[in-house]
Amino acid sequence: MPKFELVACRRWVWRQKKLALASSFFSTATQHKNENMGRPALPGPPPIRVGLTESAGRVCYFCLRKLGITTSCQSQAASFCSEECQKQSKVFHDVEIRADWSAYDDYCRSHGLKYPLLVKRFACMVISGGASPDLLDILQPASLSPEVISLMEEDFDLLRSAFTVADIPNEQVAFLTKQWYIGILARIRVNAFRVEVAGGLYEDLLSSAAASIEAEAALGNAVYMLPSFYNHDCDPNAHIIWIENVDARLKALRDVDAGEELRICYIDASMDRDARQTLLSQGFGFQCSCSRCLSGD
Ligand SMILES: C[S@@+](CC[C@H](N)C(=O)[O-])C[C@H]1O[C@@H](n2cnc3c(N)ncnc32)[C@H](O)[C@@H]1O
Repeated sequence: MPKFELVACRRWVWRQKKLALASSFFSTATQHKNENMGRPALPGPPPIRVGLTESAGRVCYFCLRKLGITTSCQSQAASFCSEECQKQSKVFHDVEIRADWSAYDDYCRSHGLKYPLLVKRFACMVISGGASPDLLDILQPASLSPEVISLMEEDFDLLRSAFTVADIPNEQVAFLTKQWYIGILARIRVNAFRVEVAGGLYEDLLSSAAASIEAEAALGNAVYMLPSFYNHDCDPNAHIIWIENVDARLKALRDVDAGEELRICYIDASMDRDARQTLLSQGFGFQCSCSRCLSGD
């Protein structure tokens, strides 16, 4: 039997007015045992070992661009594709490296949480003076049930105590109240995009979009201020794609009339109406009223 090894890592990226986080990758290594049960070995193909190469899966800590073996700059366990990215990451990274994130990151990983890591990055930006605590207030928040809110208490406490233990002065973390934390998570939850950096031709990307959603192929998540205003439609006229990093492009899926609203699809549109409604309600906190849903399709 082949043996599979799973290796995963997450990295977080913040960018001016947009925040992106998380890359994950896995590799498989195959080990073939002699399964010929004492019979003479048959000539076969040469053995192939599939494993992690030095560059595989490594992405820039700032822009999520895939890293080559030689092109990266290294800084405090983070790799960057360029000096420019390293410089731009200072807005969160200089604060981030002052604290020990093991408890917070472990908690998020073990509970399958990705958005609190965006809040961490945002909090570091605010502490460093690179963002205002109310930067995301313009975005629409998801409505959260009391049960969901109570689940946020533990990660909030861990975030707060990481800054306290790191001796970040009280006045610099005064913004970091439970209410602020919950408000940011409520906004990130409904406005974050999955960054799916795909190889291949620009024209091929749309056809692979649904497949990558199904395969959970997201490289990370990001909040983009203006694109956060795109409403959802189960029969969208536009789609957001990423070619090689967190810089996104909007692609029209059909002719768009002057004055027609650009709408994207937040989920896999191939699901039936009930499944779409459930996902949008539970994941994003709204009942979809697009014309496809209203028609019962
Ligand atoms: C990412 S925001 C989109 C921009 C938002 N309409 C605004 O004004 O900021 C997502 C929110 O817009 C609303 N929304 C988007 N698409 C919708 C749809 N198809 N049906 C109902 N509400 C929708 C929901 O309130 C949802 O939580």
